[in-house]
Amino acid sequence: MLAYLRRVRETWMDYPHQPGEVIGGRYKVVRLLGIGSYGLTYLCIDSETGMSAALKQAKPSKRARAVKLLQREADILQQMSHRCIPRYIDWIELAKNKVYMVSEYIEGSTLEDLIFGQEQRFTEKECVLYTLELLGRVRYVHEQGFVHMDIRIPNVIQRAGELHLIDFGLALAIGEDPQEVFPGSMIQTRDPQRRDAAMYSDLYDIGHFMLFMLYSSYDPVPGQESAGWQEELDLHPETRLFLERLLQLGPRYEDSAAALQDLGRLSRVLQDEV
Ligand SMILES: Nc1ncnc2c1ncn2[C@@H]1O[C@H](COP(=O)(O)OP(=O)(O)OP(=O)(O)O)[C@@H](O)[C@H]1O
Repeated sequence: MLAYLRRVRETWMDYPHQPGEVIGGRYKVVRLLGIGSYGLTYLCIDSETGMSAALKQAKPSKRARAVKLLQREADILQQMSHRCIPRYIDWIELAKNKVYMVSEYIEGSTLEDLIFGQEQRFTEKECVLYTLELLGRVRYVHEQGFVHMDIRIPNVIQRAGELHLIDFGLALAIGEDPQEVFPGSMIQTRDPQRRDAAMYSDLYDIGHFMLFMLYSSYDPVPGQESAGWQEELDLHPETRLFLERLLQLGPRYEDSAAALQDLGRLSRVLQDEV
């Protein structure tokens, strides 16, 4: 019963702001974009500039922990300056555990929308080109001394033909101990290949990003049992090798610069083929 009452109370506490509400005297809520484990994100209009903005609220029921995590995210985002990473805009503190981070809103379609919503099919060449673009963004993050730790198709948005990387909520400084930052349960459920705050963790995620794109044009043969990607996908041998290294099935890349170089070469090989 106590657990039930706690859940009911959390639902009240985390009741989202409604469209039309103005936060911090400036940001008018258009709609709720999503509710994550530690935050609620809204699309807002900045009444001073008329521009749209993404406003992330620390989840009230998660109290100081959510505030601390949002502060970390804001600190990291402030250190990024790249046209394909949301620009940090503002920090609003209305009460002790009532805080918000404002960042640039990236209007477009996530790769998840493109693959599963719009059912777009990507060729191997396109997949390699998209991954090359994404890896360029990720390399920038690594050069700033951070790993993103959450590269997934819902966190990559295509806007005006360019891929943008969002959601730095799990980002860490390279070499930082994730256990000191996040609750143990958040770390233990991750694949061991992506647990450390190291570039290979992001590269492992990019391997899965590539698989999602490659499977968009895979048609299963009726009646055939499902198998692993190595059997199901008909790939250029170099694409296969590259994926194996990302997914740590072959010698893993320790540094994203080396992966970027190999992927650049692979894309040229594929372009020359036809
Ligand atoms: N800067 C942004 N521009 C556009 N959309 C954004 C931006 N930031 C977040 N979103 C969208 O808002 C929604 C919620 O994002 P958020 O990162 O808060 O939580 P989540 O990814 O759903 O949860 P979690 O990170 O806990 O798994 C997502 O659909 C995401 O695409």
